[in-house]
Amino acid sequence: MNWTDDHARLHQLLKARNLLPAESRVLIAVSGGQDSLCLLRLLLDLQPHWHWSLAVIHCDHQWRSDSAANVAHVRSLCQGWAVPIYVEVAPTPPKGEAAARNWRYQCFQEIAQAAQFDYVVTGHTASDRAETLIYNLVRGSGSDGLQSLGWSRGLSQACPQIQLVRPLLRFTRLETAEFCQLLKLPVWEDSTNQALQYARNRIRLEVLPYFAQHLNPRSALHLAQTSELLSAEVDYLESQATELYQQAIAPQTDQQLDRRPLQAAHLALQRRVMRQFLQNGLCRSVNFEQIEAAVALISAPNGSQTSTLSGGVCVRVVAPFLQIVLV
Ligand SMILES: Nc1ncnc2c1ncn2[C@@H]1O[C@H](COP(=O)(O)OP(=O)(O)OP(=O)(O)O)[C@@H](O)[C@H]1O
Repeated sequence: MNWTDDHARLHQLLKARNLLPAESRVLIAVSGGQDSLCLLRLLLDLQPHWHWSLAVIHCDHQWRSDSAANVAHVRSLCQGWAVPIYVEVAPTPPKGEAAARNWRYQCFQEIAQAAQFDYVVTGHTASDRAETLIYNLVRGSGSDGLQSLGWSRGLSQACPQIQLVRPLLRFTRLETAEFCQLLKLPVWEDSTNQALQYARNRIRLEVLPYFAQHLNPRSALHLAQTSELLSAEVDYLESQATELYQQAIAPQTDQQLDRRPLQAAHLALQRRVMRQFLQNGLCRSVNFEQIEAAVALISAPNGSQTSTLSGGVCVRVVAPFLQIVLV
């Protein structure tokens, strides 16, 4: 076997983070693309050290005319590498990326449950993390939208005991490509990956390469690290905000908030508490301007109010409270 630096890196990382404990049953999601193929080869090579039971799942969305050939390609690869494979075929092609993702994760869950896998792993890389960060930044999400793609989480609410793990988050797409080249792995080229009309593909094919070439060759890794740091910070801030919200919200109603505990709090917490207050009180998501307007009321004179929010209500100072009232 060809033991590379990448094998050593992943081995160390799995140990340090205890991502896939020895002897676990691990289901590897393989599209056939470079990232998941790299992941599959690495895990097969590390298997003798960890004694995992490994299997592959491949989902055929029936989107492209060559999707059956893609299935055959992954199937024959798995046969050659002596790893069991589950193939799921969509009864009707999912409409759009989000529907495809939902169906895919549903398949992961069904197979993992039925065949008693402890872990489902995907080939998401640092480049995916960087892309998600840029995508969410330009769409205007706050820091919460910037922290997606963590190392592991429960696969779904229905199946929290099965963990979804992303072991390749320290590898860039360039590195998985080099690994596949070095080991001559037969990567399946997905024709839709080249389609520039998809925003994510544009970031992948134009923005990140531009950053790497003109700003910093390690930019994808740095963006991914920022995303990881944000992830922990958002978790922490949100838990602090929830505590403060619980102190300030009136018992029995979610329409009235005591301003006093908020007045000494940091602006970062004030914003988060106010978002919780508005979202719970109005039962819908709120935007940056609405949160800012409500935050300004924390120290405003009695009787001040925001402009009318959708639903014909506003937030008004009825000292010492903030109240959601009909206009
Ligand atoms: N058709 C598929 N069958 C099995 N696994 C897949 C398939 N497509 C994607 N995956 C898994 O998901 C990982 C990420 O793939 P990709 O970046 O295309 O998906 P995404 O839609 O951007 O991410 P997400 O799955 O989080 O929504 C792949 O490395 C692979 O592990």
